[in-house]
Amino acid sequence: MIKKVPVLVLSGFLGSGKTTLLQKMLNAFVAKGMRPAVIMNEVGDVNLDGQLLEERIPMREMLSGCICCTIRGDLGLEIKQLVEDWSPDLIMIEATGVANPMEIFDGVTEAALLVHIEIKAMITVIDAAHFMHWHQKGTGRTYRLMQDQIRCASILLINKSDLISTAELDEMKQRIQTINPAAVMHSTVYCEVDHSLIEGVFQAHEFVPIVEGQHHDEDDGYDTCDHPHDHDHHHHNHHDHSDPKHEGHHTHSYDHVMVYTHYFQQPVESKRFEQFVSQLPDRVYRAKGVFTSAETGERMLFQFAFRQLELIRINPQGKVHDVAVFMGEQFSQNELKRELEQSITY
Ligand SMILES: Nc1nc2c(ncn2[C@@H]2O[C@H](COP(=O)(O)OP(=O)(O)OP(=O)(O)O)[C@@H](O)[C@H]2O)c(=O)[nH]1
Repeated sequence: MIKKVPVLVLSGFLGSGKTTLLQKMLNAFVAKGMRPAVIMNEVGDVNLDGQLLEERIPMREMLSGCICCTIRGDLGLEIKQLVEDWSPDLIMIEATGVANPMEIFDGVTEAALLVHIEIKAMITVIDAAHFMHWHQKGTGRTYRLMQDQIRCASILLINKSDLISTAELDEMKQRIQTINPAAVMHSTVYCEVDHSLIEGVFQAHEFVPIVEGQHHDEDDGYDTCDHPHDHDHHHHNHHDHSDPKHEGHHTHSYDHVMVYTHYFQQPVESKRFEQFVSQLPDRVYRAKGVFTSAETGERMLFQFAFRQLELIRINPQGKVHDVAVFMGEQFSQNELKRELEQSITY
């Protein structure tokens, strides 16, 4: 019998901690003598997260689109290439933060027609503070997408639990359990997971999402684990690779999320940049980038996720531009560009 390569899918909203988890899991696999490979998908046209991975890990990037929709057809070929070139023991796919999880699942099952793979787990990472913010509002497409990402998971990490109170964490656990009672749930800080979780993944059967319940919140046409404005619910079966309902699907589950990419023309004063970031509108959920510090000449990687900024000194692998990517909902790209230029140019 031909051995299938196990695939783990990392899902979760923008900035929740997917790359943090990816790094930790890769280290754990390598320490066990395994050969993992990675597919990283970004909605923007730059992959900065790849800078955080060790060079020896085989990685293919899929940029400027989402594997759940616009570039879904390429996923099979990318996986096939990885398997042929590297014969990995497992493949980890980091989805974009705005990917519709059920569509990713479909994308991977389509890829299984080309290459022998099986999904072992869909791990959704939740930014506890960001989820609480939307949970308290109780509405919005971002909240619905977060719920869908929770609903379709086999393993749930309530990450960034350092940023919420114990009472909030308890409330969150209850809420999440009602959304997805079947998943295994862990609360984490910097995605620090028990090794049993990693081992358990390989003992698991092939993963098939169970999506029985639909969300009961007031709706704006966004359906459970499906794309906006499609009210045709479907139950998935991984053996049915040719569900006619899926033919020609071009879903845009992230079409409410905007991406603005800014190329820096000159070094940036870190302090002024920090101030600029602290004043970003609430609708900018996520920003990341690389710039050259005007003070020290060093290259800095910055990460901004739901109001928190992190700056890390880096030594880029290969040629990396000074660039920043901003993601969010309904913000003015022109205004952002103008403010960015005004606040960091001197
Ligand atoms: N305070 C806190 N910060 C965290 C935690 N986990 C991750 N972070 C930070 O959150 C930011 C985003 O983390 P990533 O792992 O890049 O998130 P991501 O889901 O890969 O982001 P995208 O791929 O852009 O959607 C980084 O600055 C992390 O260091 C945590 O448990 N607590």
